[in-house]
This record gives sequence, C-alpha cells and structure tokens, in this order.
Amino acid sequence: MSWDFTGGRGGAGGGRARLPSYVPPHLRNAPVANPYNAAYGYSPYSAVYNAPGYGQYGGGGYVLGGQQDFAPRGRGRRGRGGQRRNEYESSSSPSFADAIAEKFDELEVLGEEEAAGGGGGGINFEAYDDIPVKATGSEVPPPVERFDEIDLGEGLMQNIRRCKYSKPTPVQKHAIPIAVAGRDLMACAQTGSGKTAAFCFPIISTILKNGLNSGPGGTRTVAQPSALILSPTRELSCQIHEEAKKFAFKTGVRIVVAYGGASIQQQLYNLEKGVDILVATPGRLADMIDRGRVSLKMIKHLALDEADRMLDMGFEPQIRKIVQQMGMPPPGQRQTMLFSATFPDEIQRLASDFLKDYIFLSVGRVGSSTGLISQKIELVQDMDKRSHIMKLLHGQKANGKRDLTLVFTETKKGADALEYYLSMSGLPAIAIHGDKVQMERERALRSFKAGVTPILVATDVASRGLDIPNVSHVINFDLPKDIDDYVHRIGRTGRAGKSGLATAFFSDQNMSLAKPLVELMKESNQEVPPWLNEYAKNSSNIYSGGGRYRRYGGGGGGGSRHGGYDDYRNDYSGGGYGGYGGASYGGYDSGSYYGDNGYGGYAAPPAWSGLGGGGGGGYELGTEAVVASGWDM
Ligand SMILES: Nc1ncnc2c1ncn2[C@@H]1O[C@H](COP(=O)(O)OP(=O)(O)OP(=O)(O)O)[C@@H](O)[C@H]1O
Repeated sequence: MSWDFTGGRGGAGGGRARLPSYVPPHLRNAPVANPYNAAYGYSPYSAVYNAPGYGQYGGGGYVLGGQQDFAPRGRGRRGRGGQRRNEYESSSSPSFADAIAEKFDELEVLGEEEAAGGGGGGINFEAYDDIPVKATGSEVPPPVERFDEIDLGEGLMQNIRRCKYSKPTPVQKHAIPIAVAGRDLMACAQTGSGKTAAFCFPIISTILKNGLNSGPGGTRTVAQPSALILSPTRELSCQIHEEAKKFAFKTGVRIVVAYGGASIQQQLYNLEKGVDILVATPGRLADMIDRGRVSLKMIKHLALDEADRMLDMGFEPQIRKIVQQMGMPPPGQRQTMLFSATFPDEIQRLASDFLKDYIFLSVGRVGSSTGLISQKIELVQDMDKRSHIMKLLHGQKANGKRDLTLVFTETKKGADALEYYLSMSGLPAIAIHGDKVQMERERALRSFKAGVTPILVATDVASRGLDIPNVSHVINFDLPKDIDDYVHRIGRTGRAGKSGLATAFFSDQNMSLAKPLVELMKESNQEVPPWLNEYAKNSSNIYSGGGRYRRYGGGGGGGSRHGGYDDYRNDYSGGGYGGYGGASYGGYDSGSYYGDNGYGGYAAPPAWSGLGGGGGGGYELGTEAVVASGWDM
C-alpha cells in the first residue's frame, strides 16, 4: 500500500487545528501597529531600561500563534552518512569548506533586501511578536530589532544571511546586545526560540574582534580555547558544534567538539590543530583536562546550554569542578552565559556563583510551554498504553500525518520494549537511550531525521535541545516526574514558530504531576480536561510542598506560581526558599533518575567510560523538509 505524503502537520486526532490567538488586554481593540513598540517592553521593575517607545506590557501575554500557513523553512539537505563529520572537523581541509559551502548553496543565500527587510527566513516571527520580556540587573543594554544594528563583524553577518536568519528572534534581540556588551547573562526563553544563536553570535563576534586564538595548522599539544560551550548530552554538543560552524564559516574561527562515546584520539587530534571555541560535554572535557591536553586558563567566554540541567544534582559537582577548580579565570575575568527554557530558583542560586553582576533575562513565560504546541492529555492506565499508542499511530498514518513522531518513555528498558512492540506491529520505530553505544545512538537519530524510521522512542536523553525539523508530534507514553522535563520534551515540536502536537498518557502513577500540568496548560491557553482538574485538586491536598514541585505550591501548598522563574534575586526575602536546601530534591527520585531513565546517556557520570571507543557515525543537522518514507512500511 502506498501513502501519499500530504505534508500535513498536526497529528493524530486532529482536533485542534488552530489555537486561539491570545491578545493581552491592553492591546485588545488596538490597531495592529509596530508590535514591538506596542507590546514589547520591560516589566515595571526593570526600571533601568526605559527608552521611549517601549510600552509597559502590563500583565504580559503572548500571541499564541497556531497559524497554519508557515513558509517552509528551507533548510539544508537531509542527513547523510557517517564520514561527513570527520570531513568537517578539519577546518583547514578543503573538504570542510566545500561541505559547508554546499550546505549554504542549498540554503539559497538570501538577497540583501530580503535579508535586511524581514520575511522571516521561513520562521514564523508573528508567533513571537507579542511575547513578554523581562530583563533585570543593572544597566541593561537595550534590545535591537535587526542584526545589523550591532557590529557583529562582516564575516558573521554574511553567515547570518546565509542561514536565512533575516531578523532576530525575541531572545536574540535582547540577549545578543547584552552579551556583546560583555555582560554576564542568565537567560530563559522558550524551547525552539533560537537560544543557540543567542550565545554563539556574541562569542564568535567577540573572538573576531579580539583576534583568533588559533591559526590553522597550529601545533599546540595543550589546547587553549578562548570560549567553552558546555551541554549535557553528546547529541546536543554535536548539534551546537554544527550550528556554530555554520555561523563561523570562513571567518577563521575554529570550533571543535569533544564528547564521550567517540574516539578521544580523534578529538585530541582536532584540538591539536588549534581551537577558539570548544563545545563539550562535561565528562569528556574533564578527562581531557586531566590528561593535560586542554587548558582553561585562556577562557574568556563560558556558555552553559540547558544550564539548569547542567547544574542539577547529577552534574553540579562536575560543572563546579570544571568552572571553579580547573584553572578557568574567575567571574569578572571571563564572561559567563547560562541559557535554558526552565530555570528553577534553587538552580539560579547555584548558578549565581558562576556569574558577576549578571542580567537575568526572561523571554516568554519562563518554564512554560509555547502556545504553538497543542497539548492533549489522555487518561490511559499503564496496561492500556500499548493499545492506545497503536490506535494513535495508526490513526495518524491513516490521516496522512506522516511527519516525525517522538515518543518518550521513562526507562531505557521501556524504550527498547516499546520499539520492539511497535516494530513487530509493523510501525517503523527505532529507540535511543543511554545504554546504546554512541554509534547506535547516532544511527537512530540519523534514521529518524531522515524519516526512514519516523517514530523515535526515546528516554530523556533526547528531551533537551535537539532541533529536529518536522517533528510534528511528541507522545509522552510515560510522563516524566518533573514538569520541567515535560516542558523540554514537548519542546521538541513546535519549534521556530511552527506548530506541533503533544499527547501525554496520564495514569494514576502521575498524580503528583497533575497540578503543575494543569497550571502549565492554563498558562499556554490549552484546554484542560475536567478529570485532570479534579486530579489536580485532589493531588494538591496529598502532595503539598516539598520535593521537586515545591515551587508550584509555594513549599507548603501555598499559592500557585507556575512559570515563576523570575529573577530569584527579586524574590529572595531571607529564608523564603521553602523546601530549598539539603534534601529538598526528595521528589527527584534520585536513585532511578540517572540510573534507569536515560540519563546514563549523559557524558558526566562515570558510567560513561564504559562506552568509550565507539566513534564514527556523525550526522548532519541542517536538513530539508523530511519526507518520512518510513511510513510506507
Ligand atoms: N533568527 C532566526 N531566524 C530564523 N531561524 C532561526 C533564528 N534563530 C534560530 N532559528 C532556528 O530556530 C530553530 C530553533 O533554534 P534553537 O535550537 O537555537 O532553539 P532553542 O531555543 O535552543 O531550543 P531548546 O530550548 O529546545 O534548546 C533552529 O532550527 C534555528 O536554526
């Protein structure tokens, strides 16, 4: 049987094709003028920034988008085979330049006018136009509307145009001027809203201004990068590396990646040739420092992507060691930037040790989901989940909704079992989790991206940061324990202004998530099923305070405050951190968290070392619209 690919978006059930657009009260009935002047603005307490024309946004709010008529994003080609990454890794070799040039050719470099004037480069900017922004801290540099308002350097500007980034996303408008001014930054912005470029552009631009650290063909045995970008997973580090290389194309800025599970020799060899920006996972970096092959003493810029995860309890000691005890210049002598879509107060407090006189930037309701993602919660008991997902996926296939579907399970075993079950039932699925060797992980991701196996069953190893075009449906087969993990998981769809669908199976096991889930859904203007409201009411009596969810209940079952990751410096009233400190991670289920649900896949814990030697593989992240041919099975 053959299936016509319709390119339709959305997902199974097809219920919510168009989300209502939320217009904040102060803008209702107002003519649609320059949305920036009308709707943007800093909160009253970011009094430092008060330029004329920036109205108060009052109660905040976003246009929740849901527009269906998106221009195609026109990205590069579909992923290809293994050895390409190795080609890229040598920026001095002709194949590196050729490969990237080819990539840009396929992107069809924009004409100057289009690049300067808007058009959005395929991104649906309207979805972000009316988004609340807060910046707190001293002397906040004002935002920009266009990339060319900042002197980023001609080489970088050319690459920005080549990437078809015709105008900055909201987080970029605010974060780039702050970072280019050399300020420390803690930035929270919704999933898929362009945070990678927000930290890469300032780093590349400053390196270009201050002079390159490394010429091609250098012979250093101890690499001394001037910028370090840390991320929690190998796949995310690879992705950042690929993105950063596109931004630095032909500028001479050399970017190298180091992550566990792949050959350290090859990575050391790449470092020997010189490095300006090192993108790394913490475990592999610490290993290289211990071997005396990397020195952090020249670091001028430190960026932590998914910073809250990086400082969460599994990683914090390792990050602290890297940042504070391995020769890196202290805060004030280096610039530090922390980015995430979620930023709990206690993590902000930990992070503040790494920063000096920093600006806290929040774009959108921090920790909340974007309204571009249509969320459906279904009551499905554990024993019924398999039959339910079969119905959902078959319905999706029958409807011609054959984009990519990402399914999250709680455990690695669960991911394998579900992959097997779906495959045996004739559905094209593949699994990714931390027990797989790196080559298998990369193969699974590549096959998913290319649409060969358009169903990826994953643990949380795939929940953060991964930018995979055409993921139109995220299914939480098992809900996570933590609402922030839910936010990141569903954020694998609805990216860069596109809409997406997220379906979750809620069972009795998930009672503790009911309340934060209801709050999150309300924040994002989603329809909450009545039964879930009931669960939330009941669960708040049972689960009041303590544990991971204390911030939603004020530590003692008090006021609800979802999305409340404002600058913790504003909230702190001495001892007011209900549930903070010591054992307050009770709700985190630490025993199994890193053990059995995929976080074994991180580079940090010692468990990793067993995965050494894999190597090979590699994938290409710029992809064109994927025709998920695997559905033809
Ligand atoms: N100014 C821009 N114009 C067009 N596309 C953009 C722009 N900035 C970023 N993008 C694209 O938007 C997508 C999402 O960006 P990115 O992966 O940086 O999001 P993110 O905020 O880091 O998400 P997450 O929180 O999930 O890590 C990417 O495909 C990126 O290329």
